[in-house]
Amino acid sequence: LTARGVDVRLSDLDDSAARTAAALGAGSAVPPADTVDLVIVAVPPAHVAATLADAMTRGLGRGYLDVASVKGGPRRDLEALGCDLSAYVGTHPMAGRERSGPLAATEDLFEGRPWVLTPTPATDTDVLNLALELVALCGAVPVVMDAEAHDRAVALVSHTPQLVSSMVAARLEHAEDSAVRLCGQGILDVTRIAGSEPAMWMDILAANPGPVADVLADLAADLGSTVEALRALQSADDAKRRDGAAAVRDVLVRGRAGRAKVPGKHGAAPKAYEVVAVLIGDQPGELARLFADAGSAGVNIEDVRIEHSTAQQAGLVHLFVEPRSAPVLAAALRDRAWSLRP
Ligand SMILES: NC(=O)C1=CN([C@@H]2O[C@H](COP(=O)(O)OP(=O)(O)OC[C@H]3O[C@@H](n4cnc5c(N)ncnc54)[C@H](O)[C@@H]3O)[C@@H](O)[C@H]2O)C=CC1
Ligand SMILES: O=C(O)C(=O)Cc1ccc(O)cc1
Repeated sequence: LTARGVDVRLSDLDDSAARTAAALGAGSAVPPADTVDLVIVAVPPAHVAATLADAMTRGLGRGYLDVASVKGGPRRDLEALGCDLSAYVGTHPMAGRERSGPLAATEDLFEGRPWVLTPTPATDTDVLNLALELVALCGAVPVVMDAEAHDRAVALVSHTPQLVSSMVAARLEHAEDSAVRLCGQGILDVTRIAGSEPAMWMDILAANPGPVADVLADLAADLGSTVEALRALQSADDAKRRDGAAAVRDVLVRGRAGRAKVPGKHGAAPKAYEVVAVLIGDQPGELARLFADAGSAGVNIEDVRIEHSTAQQAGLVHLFVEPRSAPVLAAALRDRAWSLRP
């Protein structure tokens, strides 16, 4: 926001957090002299309503919003506190990091990400417009939703996946080193968010327990039937083995269908790209050279993924390109002596 010329004033229960954010260029820790346009509350969900109510009582702003990961609870708490909801709009930027605190902040965090707004008929149009201006200034994409629908949606796409990632990663805690050494891209993908801060996620889960429990119960049913199906695969009875195989395949097929619904680049429908895999040395400038060679071949890299080898100083770079560009890119890279992998 400061980079876009907005005068930002920072305040935090922990003074050092506000000062650190100010030192990083996020704004000034000096309180504003006058009423501000918009008060943005970014505190743990359980403290959102009290913090907003306090700011409203002090008349700090023309409009008020919060960015909490859960929307129903804070709204109900505000109502219970008797606050005037016309100057408030609930919001939730769908972007985050595994780490929190000002040092984990990045200026482009919200770029291109959905930012949910949960106005009600009571919300002032001026306040909604201020919120929309904020979303635009952050380069995010506004999505208007009902608060309860939002909470069910994030239970499905964010909160339950966090728990499942943690549960898969928890299996590794006491695993033998010889097993852990075999970790590849699959487990890296599934457990990346398990590295998140437990305190932040406890705050979020405690604010959305019902919808998360509902999704987890469906998942538990799939888990239960898959365990049974795998046991059946060990049976001496042919029919049982067949049923077991059908049930395991069913979960894999349904998973593939669900995965195909995950939006692709820029939120567009997922697209089938072809992959050109290139082995590169772990040294400065290799990636830049590879991208430049793809550029000179006139090929647009749609997406990129790097698999780091645990055994050698090398990385396998997967370049995702339009199917018709794949042979062009492969030929151009071979010409320039890159080592391509099937
Ligand atoms: N980190 C993430 O990935 C995302 C977080 N959110 C939401 O943003 C909000 C903030 O989360 P983070 O920035 O990650 O947490 P954080 O822990 O980095 O920051 C929260 C800050 O709030 C301060 N604080 C706590 N109680 C306060 C109070 N009563 N008054 C004033 N300050 C208070 C803390 O000192 C801390 O500096 C939460 O509601 C979270 O659900 C939303 C989207 C993504
Ligand atoms: O879950 C995700 O998709 C993330 O990228 C991380 C995240 C965590 C908390 C939020 O409120 C929003 C996003």
